[in-house]
Amino acid sequence: MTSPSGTHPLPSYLDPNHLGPWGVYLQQVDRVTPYLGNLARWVETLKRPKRALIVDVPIELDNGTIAHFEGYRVQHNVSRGPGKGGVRFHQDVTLSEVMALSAWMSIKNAAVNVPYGGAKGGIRVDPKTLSRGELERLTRRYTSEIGIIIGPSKDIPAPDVNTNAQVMAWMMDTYSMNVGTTATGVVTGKPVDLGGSLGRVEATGRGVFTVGVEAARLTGMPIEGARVAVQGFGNVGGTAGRLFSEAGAKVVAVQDHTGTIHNDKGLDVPALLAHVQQTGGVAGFAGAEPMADDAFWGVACDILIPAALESQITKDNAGRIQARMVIEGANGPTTPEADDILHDKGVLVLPDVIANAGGVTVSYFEWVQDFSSFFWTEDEINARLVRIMKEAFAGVWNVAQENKVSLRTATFIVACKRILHAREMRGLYP
Ligand SMILES: NC(=O)C1=CN([C@@H]2O[C@H](COP(=O)(O)OP(=O)(O)OC[C@H]3O[C@@H](n4cnc5c(N)ncnc54)[C@H](O)[C@@H]3O)[C@@H](O)[C@H]2O)C=CC1
Ligand SMILES: O=C(O)CCC(=O)C(=O)O
Repeated sequence: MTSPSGTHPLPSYLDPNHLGPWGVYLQQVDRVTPYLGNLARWVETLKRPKRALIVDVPIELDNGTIAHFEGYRVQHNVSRGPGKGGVRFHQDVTLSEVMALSAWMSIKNAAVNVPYGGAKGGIRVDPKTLSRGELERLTRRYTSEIGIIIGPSKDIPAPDVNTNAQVMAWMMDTYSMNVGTTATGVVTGKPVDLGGSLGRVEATGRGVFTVGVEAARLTGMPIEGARVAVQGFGNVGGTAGRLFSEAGAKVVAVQDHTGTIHNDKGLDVPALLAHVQQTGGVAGFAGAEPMADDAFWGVACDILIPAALESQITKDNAGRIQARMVIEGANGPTTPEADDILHDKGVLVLPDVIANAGGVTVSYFEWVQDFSSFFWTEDEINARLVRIMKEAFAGVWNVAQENKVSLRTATFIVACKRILHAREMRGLYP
């Protein structure tokens, strides 16, 4: 594989045939390029990260030994504003994964038109093996290490898998101590008492629910009585499942890292959320039957919500999916091959880059509130979130209809044009 000029071999991680999330992202960009008109001459900008930092994160464990973890912060694109995107603590985090997640943030932020570029971070660690003290030391050391590239107007982290408001509070405090002033705007998703925003915890799930209801309305699917299956029952999946069940849908199957459960009559979602809170996962929930993990993909349902990790819907299970609609709460849950299989089966896929944009939208509200030190009510926040999600989704829906393309390609058309137009207007020379 060579560079576009044909002279320099591309590093393997920039090769579109590279397996994994970054390769998936590059294939998605290739699919949109024919729709970019003159802006296509800038498309290579999207195919490489602006900046990627790898950091060593050493901490002292409670038993006195020193452990080293690898951490990352990648800024994919900053043409439209500072980098923005979450931080993931997971044992499978790699540079290539964080690159893809940062690129999807660029697309998502442009799709809902918040004034940010795209960034993402992570540490390769299983945080469930750490004590609270070890987790705090890890977070603080990581924040100090990436402190050279983050900041309220440079790059603003937020929660992602296995990180939460407490982790954001430690990040804000560490950054603030290092710069000598309290800088609440350096991260979002903070506790409400520390400059966090009402509604941020639920925002991603609420966005998933909002676009799901819009798509159901446009396709004539009643939510009342709809059968819903959810993979991942954390921040995103748990909230989306609860909102669908409150709207009269039946959540019939849930899978997380502890197992898969099923109840044909519909799960008691508040009781399940309480069980997850107490035990750390869905396994062992009294109001359901356990089922084999792989059987989850063939469950009879109308709506499937992947809300865990990347590359879950693949060519191996896409053919078995019975849902009429897939709403991507997770980032990158569907591979391009699976996308094509779902399309051929007539399954409507609401892609991550619009469906899960509710979180970063309320992160944007949090950042604005922190700068102005004036805080909005939860009703105001939810109303603005729903308005932005509905407007962005309607725009993407129209582009899909006009160009006869999938909603994913339509979202990429809208977003890539915004990013590359900004790039073109800014010019290249320092
Ligand atoms: N937190 C946020 O605001 C946003 C999160 N997302 C995406 O949503 C997805 C979930 O994130 P959160 O809910 O925040 O994380 P979380 O840490 O709150 O929950 C993750 C869930 O995934 C499950 N899970 C992990 N490994 C699994 C496996 N191998 N099989 C089945 N389930 C598994 C966990 O058990 C847990 O229920 C991720 O892809 C994340 O990038 C997207 C936009 C915003
Ligand atoms: O709230 C944010 O800034 C980013 C959330 C995130 O990581 C995501 O949307 O994937």
